[in-house]
Amino acid sequence: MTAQDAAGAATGQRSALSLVLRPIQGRLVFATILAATGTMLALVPLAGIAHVARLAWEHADTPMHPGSIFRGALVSLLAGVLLMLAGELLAHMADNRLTRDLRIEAARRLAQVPLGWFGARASGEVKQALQDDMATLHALSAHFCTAAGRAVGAIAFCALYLYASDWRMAAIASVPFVGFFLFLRHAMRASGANMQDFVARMGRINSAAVEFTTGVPVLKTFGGTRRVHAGYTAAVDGFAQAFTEFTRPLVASMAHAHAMIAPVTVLGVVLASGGLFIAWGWITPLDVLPFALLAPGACAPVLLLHTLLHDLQAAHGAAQRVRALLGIPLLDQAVPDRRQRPDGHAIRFEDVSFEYGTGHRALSGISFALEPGTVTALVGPSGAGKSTLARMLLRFSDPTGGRVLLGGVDLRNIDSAELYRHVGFVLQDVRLIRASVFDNIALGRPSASPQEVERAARAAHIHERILALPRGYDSVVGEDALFSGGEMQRVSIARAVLLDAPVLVLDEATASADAESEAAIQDALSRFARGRTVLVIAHRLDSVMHADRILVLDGGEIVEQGRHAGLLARGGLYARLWRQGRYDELVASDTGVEGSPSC
Ligand SMILES: Nc1ncnc2c1ncn2[C@@H]1O[C@H](COP(=O)(O)OP(=O)(O)OP(=O)(O)O)[C@@H](O)[C@H]1O
Repeated sequence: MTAQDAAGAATGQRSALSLVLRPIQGRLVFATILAATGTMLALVPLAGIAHVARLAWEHADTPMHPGSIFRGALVSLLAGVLLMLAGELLAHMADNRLTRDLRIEAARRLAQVPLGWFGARASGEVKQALQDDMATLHALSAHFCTAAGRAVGAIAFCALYLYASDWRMAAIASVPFVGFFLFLRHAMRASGANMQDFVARMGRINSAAVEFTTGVPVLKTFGGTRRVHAGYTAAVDGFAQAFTEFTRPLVASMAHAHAMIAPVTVLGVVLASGGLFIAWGWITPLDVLPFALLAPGACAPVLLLHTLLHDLQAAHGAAQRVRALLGIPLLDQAVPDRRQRPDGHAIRFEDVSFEYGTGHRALSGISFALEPGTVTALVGPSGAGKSTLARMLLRFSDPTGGRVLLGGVDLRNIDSAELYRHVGFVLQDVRLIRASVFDNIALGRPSASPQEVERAARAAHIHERILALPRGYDSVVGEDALFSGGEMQRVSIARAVLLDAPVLVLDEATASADAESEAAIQDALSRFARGRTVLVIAHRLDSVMHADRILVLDGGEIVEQGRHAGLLARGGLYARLWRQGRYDELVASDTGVEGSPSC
């Protein structure tokens, strides 16, 4: 990273943080001022003690009436504590509003992002931003400003009072603090030189850990455990080495820095210089008292400021991630006056093309219609664009060219709730939420009655399995409801059955099922698909050979379409895929298509 990049990144970080905090900025500034003023007032009694001591010394022979000084000190202390409390309260109220607003905004945003955004990467991002980063921002808005205010107030009070008392003593008492900053700067510079290597090695250890954990089953199967283990060990050793190089110059300088502002060091400097000044006749022993009382007390606030600045860096990162979450590009929402209700549920793709953000064109010139009550199958080699095409119907993303119509209306002009009332889906990567089995099935229709949910579960052949769970339908997924891949598929079929949408998108519906589960899934789907408009993706051609229409995709384009027999006779890509899959033999031995959803 060049210096310019670094400066740019720093500016970006700063603006992300100030943008996140902007709605409560005024209140935070006020809370900081309250905390700083409160701290200064709370320190007044210490100055009062020095003042009373001076009076007692200077007027030793006359009786003293320090009552008004004590009363003043007490009032000041109470006022200080009250101001600090008010600052804390204000900061916490502001924080409460900020985190509430951010969470609601994030939830609103997530409800509008394309479904295609929710991949494995995205769920990690959401968790990081909604939980960890929100906690960091809470710490910043609720605690950082008031803590910084208290620290600055204490340092300012000590500096002002001591410089006003005797600038020469104050200047000498400041020497350890100047030394602290010099050692700190040296430590930062020394570690900064090794920082890039440290970060790079840390990244390497993370990748090696992911490779190690995710690759273990595969590598065990193929006997490569030793190699991946060696890779992980090398990354760990590399990190340990970089850590040593990073911390060695840091540790010595930081130890010196902390020693400089240990209260005993500051007190020692105050007493030694005070003794010298007294010996030279510059000051009296009483003049040393405020320095002995206040100067060591400034050490803790200085250290606190240092720690707070460190925390601020973590908050910069958190603010950037939260801003990124709130800035995910949305699908166009149906503008209320353009919003239309579909007339029926015929589907038409008109010259649809689609490019992923990477610039990779996954679909081009796709035009076809799904007539109500028919089954259309999408087949083609891996990477042909089948999933991309099918998911376009669910608005995982919008086409970059052309349009998709439901009941004569562009999907972009249909409210998403209305769309999912018409189009149901059972996809390959089934996602169940950590809630009861009942809630998982009723996800799209929370008002469904227990009888309706049970009927859907029976239709999906999962009812008996649910009853066998410790708490039946109340069992919680991931706790006492641990489903196999095939069972999860059946729960998602029950979901779709309950929604009763007239159009159904099926993607690799039996991908994660064992043989017994697959039969149950096929049976459930074939009953459910009857009479509906179905768009099914299948890798196994024999499972869709009875479809009303088969679209053959290759390189993002429809290269052939028709019924099974016609496509075979044509001798093109479909016929080649059929031959390569030896489906003739499979069909002959009757292991293929019985009960297929598409038939
Ligand atoms: N999120 C993505 N970002 C970028 N490119 C993608 C993404 N998802 C898919 N692609 C690319 O788009 C093309 C079509 O992918 P798609 O998953 O639709 O094909 P498919 O026919 O369903 O493949 P398969 O049968 O292997 O599932 C492929 O080249 C793929 O690499």
